[in-house]
Parts: sequence; structure tokens; C-alpha cells
Amino acid sequence: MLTVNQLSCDYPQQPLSFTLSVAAGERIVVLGPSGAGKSTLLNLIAGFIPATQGEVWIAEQNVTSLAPAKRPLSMLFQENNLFTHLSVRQNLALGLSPAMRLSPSQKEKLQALAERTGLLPLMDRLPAQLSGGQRQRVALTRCLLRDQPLLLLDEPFSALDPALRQEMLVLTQELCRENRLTLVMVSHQFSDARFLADRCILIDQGKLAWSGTWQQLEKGDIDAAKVLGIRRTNDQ
Ligand SMILES: Nc1ncnc2c1ncn2[C@@H]1O[C@H](COP(=O)(O)OP(=O)(O)OP(=O)(O)O)[C@@H](O)[C@H]1O
Repeated sequence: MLTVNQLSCDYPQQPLSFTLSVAAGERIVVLGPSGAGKSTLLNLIAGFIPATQGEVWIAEQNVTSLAPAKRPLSMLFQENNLFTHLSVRQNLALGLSPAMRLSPSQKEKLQALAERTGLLPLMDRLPAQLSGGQRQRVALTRCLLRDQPLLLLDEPFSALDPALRQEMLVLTQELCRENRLTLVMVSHQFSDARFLADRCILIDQGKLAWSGTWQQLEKGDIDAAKVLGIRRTNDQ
């Protein structure tokens, strides 16, 4: 579904180069120390940072030279995902049409998904009139309306309190399953990986350093666990 082949970015202090394969429907949680290159990986896949070399393939299409908007994916950032002068309904409509002119079937689709994600009572509010969790719920819903097969999430819930965070993780998992999405999500929380990940990858010093299951990490006796500060279970 997603193939990243020696996709590189030559930052002066830290050259980065990634090679990675993700199967259709797989949920990957990207872990790694601060500054390791996790956000850069997502931004290279999405095309927000131009690659100096290498290729990205999504759904058997080479998208390396495509503009971000033309790539078959949706990306959600930690914050600032919404247009502040537009209502929730308008922000959602942008997921379906850049001009926000929706056909009756698109309106129906928007309404149905907003109901599913609990946004109906908030549709006429501006983003400033929402809580952080509600804003991320709107942004996630807009990503899903775009109906793209690949979802990239860059620490989307890190500003939320634990209860809201859990609620968003449950929602993300359900929506990924229902829509058969492939997910690549950056997180600093090992608990996110435990909840959501079919597979974890470790990014360290600008490259993919390890790939495996959260159960392997949790045992704490591999180098990847040490990099992440996860201690051996029987040490705790
Ligand atoms: N625009 C830029 N110009 C030059 N170097 C950059 C730029 N953006 C990021 N970097 C460097 O690239 C490296 C990777 O940064 P990146 O933001 O991808 O890390 P990260 O793993 O997402 O970190 P964090 O967990 O702290 O968000 C870091 O060394 C960073 O300083």
C-alpha cells in the first residue's frame, strides 16, 4: 500500500533517509526520540517537504513528484488543522470540495459522518468556540471525509487529557477498521502503540532503526526498547 524507498531530505545538521513498506489496512505507530525524524518522514510522504532523492509509492502509484493535494492521503497535525474563520460545517465541507459547494449526496455523507463522530451539536461553531479535543475530532472527521486510503497522523492527540486522548484513540481505531484505512501515526506515548499498532517502527538518527510489535518492545530487552526508555518488565 505504501512503499518508501530511500526517501531523503538533506537537512544541514541531520541528513535523513527512510526505507519502509506498509501493507494495506496496517496500523503503524512511529516511535523515536525527539529530533529523530518522525515528523520529517510523514512530511516527506505527504509531499510537504520535497525529497532530495528516493521514491514514495501509494496504492501502486509513484507519487514522488505529485503535489501534496494530489496524493491519495490525508494528514492530521498536532494542532492548527482548522480554518479559524470557518464554522465546523464549513471546515468539514472543505474535505469534500475546495469551494465548499456540496452535492446532495455529499451533504448526506457529511451529515452522516458528523453524526458518527458526535459533531452534530457543534456544526455552527467556530474552532475558537471548541475544546482542543473537539477541534481534533473535527479535523479527524474532515480527513475521513476526504476518503483517502492512507491516513498520516502526527502526534494528533498529544495536547489532550488522558480521557479525551483515549476517546480519540478508540474513535481512530474504529474508523480505520470501518473504512479499511492504512494508518501511520507518530506518537511519543508507548500506550498509543499498545492500543492501536499492528506494528511499531522506531525512527532514530534520521532512519528506520527497527520494526516489530509493541509486545517485543514491552519486554524491554531489545536495543529499540532501550532507545525509547522502555525498561524490562521484570525490572519494574
Ligand atoms: N526546516 C528544517 N531545517 C533544518 N533542519 C530541520 C528542519 N526541520 C527539522 N529539522 C531537523 O531534522 C531533524 C528531524 O526533525 P523532526 O521534526 O522530523 O523530528 P521528530 O522526530 O519529529 O521530533 P519531535 O519528536 O521532537 O517532534 C531534527 O534534527 C531537526 O532539528
